[in-house]
Order: sequence, then structure tokens, then C-alpha cells
Amino acid sequence: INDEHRVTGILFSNGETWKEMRRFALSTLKDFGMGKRVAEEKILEECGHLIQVFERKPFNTSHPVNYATSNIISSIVFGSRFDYDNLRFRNLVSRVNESISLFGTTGIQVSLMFHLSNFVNNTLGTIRDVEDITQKLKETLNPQICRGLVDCFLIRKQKDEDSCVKDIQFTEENLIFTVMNLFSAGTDTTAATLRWCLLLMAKYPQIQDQVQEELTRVVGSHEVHVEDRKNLPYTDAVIHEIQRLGNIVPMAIPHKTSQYVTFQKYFIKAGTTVIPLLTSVLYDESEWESPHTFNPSHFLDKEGRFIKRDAFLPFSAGRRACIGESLARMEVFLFFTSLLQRFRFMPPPGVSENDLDLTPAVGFTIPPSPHELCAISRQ
Ligand code: HEM
Repeated sequence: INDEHRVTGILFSNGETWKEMRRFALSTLKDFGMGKRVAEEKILEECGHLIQVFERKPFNTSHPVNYATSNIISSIVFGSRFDYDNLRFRNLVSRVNESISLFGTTGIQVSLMFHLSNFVNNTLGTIRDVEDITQKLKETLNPQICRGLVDCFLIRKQKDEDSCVKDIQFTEENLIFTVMNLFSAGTDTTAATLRWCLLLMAKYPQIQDQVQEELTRVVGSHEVHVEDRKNLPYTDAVIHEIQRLGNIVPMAIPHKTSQYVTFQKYFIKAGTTVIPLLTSVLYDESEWESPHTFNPSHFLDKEGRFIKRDAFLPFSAGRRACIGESLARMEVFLFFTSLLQRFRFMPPPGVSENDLDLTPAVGFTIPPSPHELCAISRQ
């Protein structure tokens, strides 16, 4: 990671590589419907699959939710989704998941070689999985039809090679790392947010009641669509508050200053590593009435209308801000509302709401600690 020339993909790259890969990923995500109707259809289709595997008996929300969010990225990147019992897919999701959690751990305990070697093995395993899937796409590539981001990348790579472009960024290495970055940045974050949603609903049943009352009143038994959001101010406020309190990427991603910067009264040299602490704004005591408690009123005015807050920055800000924000917001809204329409989320028998633990897990992104919930059908 220290040698800038060897870092590829988007998340940890800089300079020309970062610029090209970010631009390419953003425009391709848009072409494949990010924030638009096409993505909505994909997400609603995936909701249908997720609903099938939720159970009345206590179950760990981690696997199904991770598979569902991963499938949204899969259909955009590879052009198809995977069945939840596909072994290769399950391995890919759990490797990506484990790498992110180990990345957080190794960051804190670099000396623990056990974690470091696990992290490296996981990453190598993920590279092999992604290489295998992209190899199959290469073998069936039709330059007239882009099934997903990988096809678009391969077509662009061929075009640049044919026209002898200097300093080609569309390389094999950049393909693998861009795909891995989208998987890791897009799956774990959205899944962690959704798991916080379900856990907090089980922990605060009165808030769950209010969300379900609003959903029944406004949407009834129809399928929820993005356009319903404006008529669901309470539900919208609850989702925002979950993202604020969940604070799932507390330290964003470390970056290096590219030039001399004056920030407040500090002088920062070029090349200094800067860690944007999102916690400092999401829990800012001068911005939020009760920063450490779950309080959807943070996003509601006196008449119960939804209000935007400037300090709501879970996707960070500036040139390195999250590129998946509109996709993630759409996913969280549609998954959350579709699930709450059908199920009541409760602690397992013998566990009270008070016993549900809100201590986050350790990692680069912070999902809830392992727990089980029951999904009781409302129909
Ligand atoms: C609730 C879900 C999500 C949250 C909270 C989240 C949050 C973040 C944050 C805090 C950053 C770091 C920004 C910085 O360094 O200042 C980031 C970067 C990034 N995110 Fe997300 N993200 C989410 C979902 C997604 C999705 C679905 C995708 C993929 C489509 C994605 C792709 C990326 C990428 C590629 C970057 C690196 C951008 C760059 O370095 O230029 N994220 N995200």
C-alpha cells in the first residue's frame, strides 16, 4: 500500500489510477441503473428471495442479508445474481466479509501475525474467486452486449489496446481490484446497515410499531417503491437515525494530502495521512439533541415532517466520498420497508429487548455483534 504505483482499483489507489477507475465505476454504475428504476427492480426481485429465507425460529441475520446485498453488486458487476446455496458465492461473500473484519483488527494489532496471515489468505482467495468469474465472462464476451461492469471494462481494455493508448489504466490488475473494491465496499456496508435496522427494531418495539403503522396506512399491502419514500417521513427518519447511530464506517478511509493544506488553525504538509473521523460529526454534541441515543426525532420537525441534517454524513464528503451512496440508500429503504411490511422482528424466546446487545463488532466497518432474531410473519 505504501508504493503508490502498485496500488490498483479505487479504494486505496491515488492519482491517475484512482481518477480513471472512479470515473469508470461511477459512470458504469449509473448506466446499470444506480439510483434509477432498473436498480429498483433488481432490489425488489432480491427482496423476494430474501423474504423466503427469513425464519420464525431464531436465526443469525448475517448470512441472508449479506447474500442479498452482495447479489445487487453481483448483478451490476457480473450481470447476474447467485442462488444463496451456491457454494462459490457463499465462499466469496464470507471471504470478503472476513477480510473487512480482519482489516479492522490488523489495523489495531499489526503485530498479530495470525490475523495478518489470515487477511492475506483471504485476499488471495477472493482474488482467485474473482479471476474465475471474470474468466468465464471473458470466454462468453459479446462486444455488442454489456452484461455488467466487467464486460464494459473488458471492451474498453480491448479498445485502448487496439488504439495503442499510452499508460493504459484498463489493465487486468485494475479489473480484479475494482471488482473486489465494489464487492467489499458495497456488500458489507449495506448489509451491516440493514442488520442494525432489524436489531434496533427488535430492541425498540414501539418504534417498530410506528414504522409498521405508517407503512400500513400509506402503502398497505402493495409493493413498496422508491417514490413512496416522500410519503413515509417517520420511516425515512428511522432509517436516517439508524445510519447515524450505526456509524458503520467510523473512520472512513485514510487518505494522503496531495498538497500543503491549511485546516482550521493547523498546517498540514503534503503527503500526510489524514483519517476523516465520521464519528466526530455523526455524534457531534453541538449538532444532535441526544447524540448517543436512538432518537428518530433528530430527523423530524414538530409537524412530523422529515428534515435533512447537514451533520448526517455516513457516506463521508468531498472528492473521495462514497460512490455507491444512491444505490445504498435505495437498497436500505427497499429492503427495510419490504421486510417490515411482512415481518415483525423480535428477540429469541427467553431474551428480552433489554438483553439485546448494541455493542458493535470490531472491524473496518462495524456491524452489530453476532446475534439472533425471530421474524414473525404479519400476514
Ligand atoms: C450504507 C452503505 C454504505 C456506506 C455507509 C458507505 C460509506 C462509505 C464511506 C464512509 C466511504 C469512505 C469515504 C472517504 O474516504 O471519505 C466510502 C467509500 C467508497 N464506497 Fe461506500 N458506502 C456504502 C455503500 C457502498 C456501495 C453500495 C458501493 C458500491 C456500489 C460503495 C462503493 C464505495 C467506493 C468504491 C468507495 C471508495 C471511493 C473513493 O475512494 O474514491 N459503497 N463508502
